Amino acid sequence: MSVAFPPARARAKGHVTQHAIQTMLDENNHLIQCIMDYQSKGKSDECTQYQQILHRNLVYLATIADSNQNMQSLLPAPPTPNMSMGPGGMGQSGGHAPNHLNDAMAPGLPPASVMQSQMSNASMTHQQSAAPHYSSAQVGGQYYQGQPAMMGAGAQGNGVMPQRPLGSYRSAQPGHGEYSYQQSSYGEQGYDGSFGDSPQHYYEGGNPQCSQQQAQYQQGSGQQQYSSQQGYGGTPHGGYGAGQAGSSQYPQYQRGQSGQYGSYRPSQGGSGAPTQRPRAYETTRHFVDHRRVKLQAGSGGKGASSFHSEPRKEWGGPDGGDGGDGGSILFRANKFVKSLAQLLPVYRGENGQSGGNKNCYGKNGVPTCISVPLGTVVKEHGEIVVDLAEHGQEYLAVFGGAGGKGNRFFLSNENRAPMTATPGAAGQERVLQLELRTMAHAGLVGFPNAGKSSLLRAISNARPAVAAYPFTTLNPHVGIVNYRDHEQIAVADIPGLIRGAHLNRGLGISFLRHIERCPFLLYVLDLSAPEPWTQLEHLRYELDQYEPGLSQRPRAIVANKMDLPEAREKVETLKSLVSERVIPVSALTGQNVEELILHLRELYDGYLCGEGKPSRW
Ligand SMILES: Nc1nc2c(ncn2[C@@H]2O[C@H](COP(=O)(O)OP(=O)(O)OP(=O)(O)O)[C@@H](O)[C@H]2O)c(=O)[nH]1
Ligand SMILES: [Mg+2]
Repeated sequence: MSVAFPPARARAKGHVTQHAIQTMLDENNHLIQCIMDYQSKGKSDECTQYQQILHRNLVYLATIADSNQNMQSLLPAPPTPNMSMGPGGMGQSGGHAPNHLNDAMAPGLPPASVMQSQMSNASMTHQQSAAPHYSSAQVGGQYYQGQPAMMGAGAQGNGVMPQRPLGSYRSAQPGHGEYSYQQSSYGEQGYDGSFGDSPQHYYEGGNPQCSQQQAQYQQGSGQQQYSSQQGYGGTPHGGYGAGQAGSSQYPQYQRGQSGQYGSYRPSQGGSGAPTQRPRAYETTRHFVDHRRVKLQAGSGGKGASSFHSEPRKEWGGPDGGDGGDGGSILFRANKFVKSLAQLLPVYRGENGQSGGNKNCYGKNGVPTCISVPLGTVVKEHGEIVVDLAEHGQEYLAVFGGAGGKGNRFFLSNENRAPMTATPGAAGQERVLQLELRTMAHAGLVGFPNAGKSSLLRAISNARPAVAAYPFTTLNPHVGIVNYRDHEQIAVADIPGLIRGAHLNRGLGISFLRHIERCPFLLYVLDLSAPEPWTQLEHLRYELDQYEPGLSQRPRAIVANKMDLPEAREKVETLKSLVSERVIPVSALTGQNVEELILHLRELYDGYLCGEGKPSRW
């Protein structure tokens, strides 16, 4: 089968053209056929990989459709009846393509229908094989649960993808191209747990599940209460999409590593289309902040049973050596590792070698060292076992089995010719949960669209995505505020919270673990919202639901969007209603940001003096 991809450059950020969309539609068709093909051959691994690629493409297409009011003009011309299905030449000859796939490619259908059909196909192919491929049926179920809803919305009406009622897609964010799944958006991050470098932030947009949630949230705009500048409009129990279980939404992406798509290579020459591998796929990485790993330490090698033998020495005695010890497995905190994405679900330690004759001892298994980011908490059965918060800190999780004894060991005065040799002991086995808790000094907490990311951009060198729609930020970002005396304060921007987040509305509160270690909080309020102080109440409530007392950490209230006239009217009311310090700023214009930076330093100095230090830092 021949699969052709556009050159990497053509898919880079920039203009969304008809050609780009058509190319992606073609590519999706190829992917669907590949998936069908591999399903029929029972190659589940390849299926999973292709499904992930397809899923990303679909999320991307949905996002473009969603953000372009003028979608019809972007869509490619309807295919003619004789249209070939793309450079791979699958078209009607695709023997494995099912009927619905052919429907999707049916001549005469507008391309929007093709997009939607692809989505339906993808949804189906995802669902077909989700359970066997992912680590638990529950995880698979959760992940795919929302898919048909999203796709269903796309299939309504006149065949155009659902429109987000907001402006153009991330237009205010030149650093993040429209191809949010591409290398530019997933690039390595500079967050350093020691806060040594200034431009530090986690990477953006890498979580397809969150993207799915976002799309799910944003579709069905009829019930939505968000608008571009209003922030949260206050419907607590409707329109936020089905809640997703925060704690287990990532494991299915453990394959998001470079080089995983090795088999996604054209196997035949095909129609002479370009055959290079899509680089964007190879370099994709996801932000993963929790993982479940099974560790099996190496077994000890068995002892040997042998007797010395040489000419003219008839009774040389036993000379069987001991087996080597099995390799242990340990975790080591490494400040250069940024997420748990590179962790495997299962680790097996190296076995010790067996002993040999002539008193040769077996070699010990080499210990396996797993590098994890700073701030990784290791848990077993929900209990915290260790908190790896310092660079180089190690935790020996499982011990390798002891090597067996050779028969030389059993030599005694009573038994001059022991035949006994023992096998090595089995290595220890454990299942551990790893959780990453971002380490920052201050946490930005606010409703979606409150301007948290804009604020982080204004006070630090971090460059999280900013856009006029809710849940732009899907992963935590950390930025560093530098002071003249070289002091550095780390500020974490976490995804927006909404009312009911503790019930998993919106993106849930799973991201709150990232501010658990923050000694102080900055509540960011959108003062252009009708009643910004209610946002504050809701935020406090959600924080306390996550961890009682969390909302009471040393804090300040950042009244954002002060450049808007409606905001200026409300700031005095806000000040009269709350006891905390209110800092009016405009992240957009930079107005009064200095006061915020100075107050941040005051909070930090107070923290250094020991005030309000969280229990776990
Ligand atoms: N007028 C005005 N607009 C702002 C200001 N700060 C942010 N915005 C706009 O508000 C919108 C949302 O900003 P973001 O920084 O993405 O908001 P966020 O809180 O990070 O949103 P999520 O990531 O979705 O939680 C964008 O369109 C910004 O341009 C401000 O001070 N004044
Ligand atoms: Mg944001």
